[in-house]
Amino acid sequence: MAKLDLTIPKLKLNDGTSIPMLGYGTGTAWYKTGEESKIDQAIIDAVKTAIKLGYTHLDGAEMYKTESELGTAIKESGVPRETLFVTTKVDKPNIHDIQGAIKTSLKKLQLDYVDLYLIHQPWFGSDADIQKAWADMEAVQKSGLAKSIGVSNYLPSHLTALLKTAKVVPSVNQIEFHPYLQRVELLDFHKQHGIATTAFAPLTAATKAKPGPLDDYVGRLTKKYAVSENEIYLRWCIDQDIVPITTSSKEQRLSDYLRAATFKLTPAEIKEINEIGQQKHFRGFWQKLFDEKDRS
Ligand SMILES: NC(=O)C1=CN([C@@H]2O[C@H](COP(=O)(O)OP(=O)(O)OC[C@H]3O[C@@H](n4cnc5c(N)ncnc54)[C@H](O)[C@@H]3O)[C@@H](O)[C@H]2O)C=CC1
Ligand SMILES: O=CCc1c[nH]c2ccccc12
Repeated sequence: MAKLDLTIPKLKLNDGTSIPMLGYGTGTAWYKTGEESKIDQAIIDAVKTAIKLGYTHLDGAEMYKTESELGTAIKESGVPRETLFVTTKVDKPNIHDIQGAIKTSLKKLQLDYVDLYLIHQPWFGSDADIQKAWADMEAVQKSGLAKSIGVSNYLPSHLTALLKTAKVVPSVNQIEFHPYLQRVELLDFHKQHGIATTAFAPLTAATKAKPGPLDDYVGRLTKKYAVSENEIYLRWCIDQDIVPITTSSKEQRLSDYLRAATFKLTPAEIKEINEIGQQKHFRGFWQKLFDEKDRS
């Protein structure tokens, strides 16, 4: 399949680095439930396909058990390391040994550094634990093993605790974000503190949360821009300076997603999606940790 001739925009982070504004995820579709040591060639092939198509931002996590496949795909892609933006994440089981965790991740990834290292979720202890873990992340950045450091799934309360003792403001908070989960209060907090938002599950309104109130309006936009609903939802993120992280095992779909770089929504269209989207609430991940009515 021919590579589309397009440029994925980049967003500047608060530490001066830049993140490509469309990520390819190695969780969800690829998440391994079995033995991590059993290498899955389908994952390697899928990541290589994504890189071949033009994806440079690759999202991993120790939790997904797919770091070895991600590393092999990067190596076999033949693409220079410095042209890629690689993220991985540390989770609760290793939260008290972040130095050890990143070294293990880097070994699996066959890399000397990651571009972005995240704490996967905040539900691992007290405010003091959140502050200690962040100090350990700062040490990782200082040692050069991660260019940028950030968090994932943090709420304003967790960020407030972290910032009380932080020397470095997180560059990124990776959160579930789509028109049916707009996180208004959290996004305001991010803006106030210069934290970039990356969005997982950006296609929820076109996939898991269908049918929904946006179907008709977004259907009309697909005709105007000659793209599919997926690309409208990816562009809706990009046009709000939010970095969507998607995935697929299908080459055609991955190629189609890249059309999100070929058009822009108007401010009125973004406003309309925001307003219609607020008619429905849907959370696809980490639900047990939120109150049913909590939209934060
Ligand atoms: N930090 C965190 O807690 C989390 C991070 N993530 C990251 O984000 C990445 C993307 O997350 P997703 O929820 O998968 O993102 P997403 O909302 O972009 O959904 C992608 C999925 O939608 C499917 N899809 C696309 N079009 C479809 C259609 N027309 N019909 C049916 N299915 C369709 C794709 O095949 C793929 O499986 C993950 O791989 C992971 O890297 C995901 C969840 C949690
Ligand atoms: O990063 C994603 C974490 C996550 C939370 N719930 C699920 C279910 C399936 C794959 C990944 C995840």
